[in-house]
Amino acid sequence: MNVYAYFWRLLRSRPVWYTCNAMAWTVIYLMPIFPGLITKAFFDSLTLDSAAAYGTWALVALLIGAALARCASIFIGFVTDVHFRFRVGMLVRRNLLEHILKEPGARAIPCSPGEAISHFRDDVDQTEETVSWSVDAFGMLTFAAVSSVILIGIDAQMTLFVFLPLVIIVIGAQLATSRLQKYRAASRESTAAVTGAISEMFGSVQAIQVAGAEERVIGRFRQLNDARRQTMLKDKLMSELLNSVFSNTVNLGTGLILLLAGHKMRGGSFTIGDFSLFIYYLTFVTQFISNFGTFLTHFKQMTVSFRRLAGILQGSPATVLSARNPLYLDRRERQAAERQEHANGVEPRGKKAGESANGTPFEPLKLLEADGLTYRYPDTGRGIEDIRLSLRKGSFTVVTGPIGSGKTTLVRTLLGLLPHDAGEVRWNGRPVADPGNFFTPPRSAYTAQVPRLYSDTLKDNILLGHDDQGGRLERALHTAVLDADIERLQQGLETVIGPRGVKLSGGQAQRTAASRMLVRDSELYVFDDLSSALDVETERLLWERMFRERGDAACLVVTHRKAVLARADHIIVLKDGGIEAEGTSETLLAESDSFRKLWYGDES
Ligand SMILES: Nc1ncnc2c1ncn2[C@@H]1O[C@H](COP(=O)(O)OP(=O)(O)OP(=O)(O)O)[C@@H](O)[C@H]1O
Repeated sequence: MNVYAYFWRLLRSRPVWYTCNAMAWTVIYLMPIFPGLITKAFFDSLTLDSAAAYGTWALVALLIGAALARCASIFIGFVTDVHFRFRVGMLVRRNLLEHILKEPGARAIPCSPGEAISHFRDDVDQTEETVSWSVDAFGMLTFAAVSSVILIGIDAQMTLFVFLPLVIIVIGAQLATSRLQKYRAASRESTAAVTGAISEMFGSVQAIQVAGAEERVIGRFRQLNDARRQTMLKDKLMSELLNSVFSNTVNLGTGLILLLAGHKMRGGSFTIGDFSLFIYYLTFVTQFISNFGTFLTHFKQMTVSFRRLAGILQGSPATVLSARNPLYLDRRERQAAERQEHANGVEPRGKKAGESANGTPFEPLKLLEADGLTYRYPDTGRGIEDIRLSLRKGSFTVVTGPIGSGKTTLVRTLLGLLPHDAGEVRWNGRPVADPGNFFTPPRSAYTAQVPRLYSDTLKDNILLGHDDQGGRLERALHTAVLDADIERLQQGLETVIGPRGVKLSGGQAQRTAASRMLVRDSELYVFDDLSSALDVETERLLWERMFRERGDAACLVVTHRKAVLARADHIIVLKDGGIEAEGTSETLLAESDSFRKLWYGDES
């Protein structure tokens, strides 16, 4: 899809609002036609023997009436514009966010969070702005068409001088296009780099302090800002240069009209009324010309924004951005949609345990299998290759192996957080088509190696909107051995844990993430290196309680801790992305060198 198709699809995304908006602004732009004609008639009545003679007060009343009508129509125009433009902006943001949330975890965005924020903010704003200006362009063209018919009827040569600047502007804007696009792309890129650096600095304050790298970080930030200043300056300069060319061309046109009008009026072929009409319309034609130039500039800038937004889609078609989706701007719309979904037999997301989010029936786990599972990171070519595993209901399986052997990649690929390049995952013998959507509670719950916590209360971090029914939260806290820690916190579960949970220790953060997982009933629990920040006693308690509480759920655990390895029904030893050995701890101790190293390494 190219930028014209993108633009066209957005205009058609909300056709009623767009039509109302275009009509309102066409009326607004057409309105000055009438005061112009009234003024012309008035001056002609003074100088010629005209039938349409107005008194001064009648003229004033007519002009005030026209101004009030224009004010009222501008008010209506702003209402329709606000409704249309913000719907378009929201639609693009909504579609982009939906796409990101559907992408497998590790591929969600191809840039830093700061850059993504800049895409969501600046690039969508640019789209919104251009779409909104398109109604002005339409209204202004209508005004130009009507006024040129009137003016040509009076004097074709003079009309040419009024509209000549328009031709120059369109040509000028076209010629400046590629340069303007280049400058705009550079300024957007440098802004994104600065935003990205800010978010990285905020995210790693402690690491910067520990490394004593404040000076260097600030130096780098200064460099990025300097680069931004330069690119922004070029961008602004180019835009202003174009604007000044546009308005000075208009001044040139005005001068030409004055010269020509004087000459023609002396010859008697041009009346004072005609002159007043030309001058009156000229103001609006001037506005039209510079606004039209602004619209063209916005359109060129939107081309850059469109490319950047399409980049976030990582190969998915750009039509995703402009797909016509509901926005649910008020509660009634949302409720009506839910009623409709219900009538169609689709349960709202996460409503019932035992039913999947997409309405497919839930089936308790008997056997989970992976066959030939392969994923390689595109940039490093590292990952996992041809993994085969099976997890039975109630089993406890451990994945272990040296650093970088592919343990995390394996669990993430199995759960659909990374898109597998080859292989198949089967749940009770049936292939799982979309693991990313399939492996969610009540089927499976997952704790990542680095827990994602939010600046909210401990309780909300654990529940994440889930109901705390029947002491579920209390049980999860107990199993995760977090209950004693909470008693020591002054505000207990209501303690706000700071951005990314900075107010918690590493072990507390891990156990908070584990509680979040355990508060949801699941058939399969997946832990990635849960106990790396736990002391021996806490870890022992955690696994003991986990074994007691998990019921029939299967567990898949990434670890190299002996206490966990010793309890496993089955151990998979990974090396360089492949399975090097597997079995129980006894068989592996007897047969696998790598396993012995991991086992005794842990002891040493
Ligand atoms: N996002 C990524 N992009 C590119 N390569 C990656 C990425 N993440 C991991 N890798 C590479 O893939 C390989 C497997 O990484 P993975 O994180 O799965 O190992 P691991 O066994 O879990 O390591 P650890 O014990 O340190 O957690 C490593 O060689 C790593 O460098």
